Amino acid sequence: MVVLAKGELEQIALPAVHKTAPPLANMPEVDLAVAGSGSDGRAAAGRAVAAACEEHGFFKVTGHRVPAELLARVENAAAAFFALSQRDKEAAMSAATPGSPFGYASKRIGNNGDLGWVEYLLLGVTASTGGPLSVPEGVVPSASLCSFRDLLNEYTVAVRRMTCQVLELMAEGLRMEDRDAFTRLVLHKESDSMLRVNHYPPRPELKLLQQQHGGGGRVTGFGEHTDPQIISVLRSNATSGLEIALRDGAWVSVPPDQTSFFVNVGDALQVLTNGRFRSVRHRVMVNSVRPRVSVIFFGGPAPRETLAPLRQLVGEGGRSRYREFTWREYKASAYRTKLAANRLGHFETTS
Ligand SMILES: C=C1C[C@]23C[C@@]1(O)CC[C@H]2[C@@]12CC[C@H](O)[C@@](C)(C(=O)O1)[C@H]2[C@@H]3C(=O)O
Ligand SMILES: O=C(O)CCC(=O)C(=O)O
Ligand SMILES: [Fe+2]
Repeated sequence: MVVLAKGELEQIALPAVHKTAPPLANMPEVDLAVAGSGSDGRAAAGRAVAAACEEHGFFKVTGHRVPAELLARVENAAAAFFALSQRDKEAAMSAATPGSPFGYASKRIGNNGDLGWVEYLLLGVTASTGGPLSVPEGVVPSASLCSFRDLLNEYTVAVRRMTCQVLELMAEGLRMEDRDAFTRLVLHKESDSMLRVNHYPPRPELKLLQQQHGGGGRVTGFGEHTDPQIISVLRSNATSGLEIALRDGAWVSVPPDQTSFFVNVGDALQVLTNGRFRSVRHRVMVNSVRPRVSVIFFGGPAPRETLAPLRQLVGEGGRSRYREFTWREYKASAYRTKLAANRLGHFETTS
């Protein structure tokens, strides 16, 4: 249960003027089974991925071969974890390094005063500790939580593999000479990747508020933001809530699909593509009836990686829209900002 102190709900509830967002029309979709079926299928999938990243910075992935049974096990284990008492959840992750964003938390998102109707686990992912996840072994107190950790490891391995297929298609769609340019960053042994498990408990009283205020009374689960990393790959249960902002600033909802993944372009990929791919602004609204559980893999570069628009994508005589910076520098700057900030603003070059 997410428990709120007096006054906190007002900060999370959006003003009543916010209308329910209409569903995204013509959801861009890429079928990895077709992409893997030969060079024509691959080229077409690459073009579709690039078009979706340019228009929305967002698309759905089907045909991914991550077993449905693994997805169901992760969803059930996450639900079981969040059903634990507040004390057990906090104890389960209490050994996370103090001051680091990792561990269990509820309502507070980041360190800059953002609140949401959400509780979550945020875990570091690294290839250098042998396993894909760097959650310290001693953190989890019971046998069942140890198996949750193992399960998240298994999930991360499968999703990272699929993420790399998607990143290769992006490079293909951009007609890059170096098709591994993006994958290399995420597969680097020091890649700063993360896994986040979010739980948005339902708010049954919203139904009543909606009736009284005629469409108002929406509660923010996770406020609007862009993801700082290269790519985010999300899977949720069958509960709605995710919304993305279109180019014209209009918000649309993403119909849930528990059999598929959704891909977000992150800030770092917007930089690498010199703004050709769009880091998508998104948010999550709370459902009045059903809990939403989502699991997101954030693929990030190594801290010392230098990021700048790729020469091939700037073109001869073209202008680089972003100055060069390291991921460490960008992340430190991003983590000092509020959730809704335009984090790339500081790194833009002036024309
Ligand atoms: C308010 C914040 C939370 C966040 C760090 C930040 O200062 C700004 C970026 C936020 C975000 C969004 C995407 C991911 O969920 C996240 C883990 C990330 O890398 O950047 C969160 C950060 C967080 O929850 O700590
Ligand atoms: O929980 C979701 O569906 C999306 C959350 C999100 O955008 C994030 O954790 O960065
Ligand atoms: Fe996000």
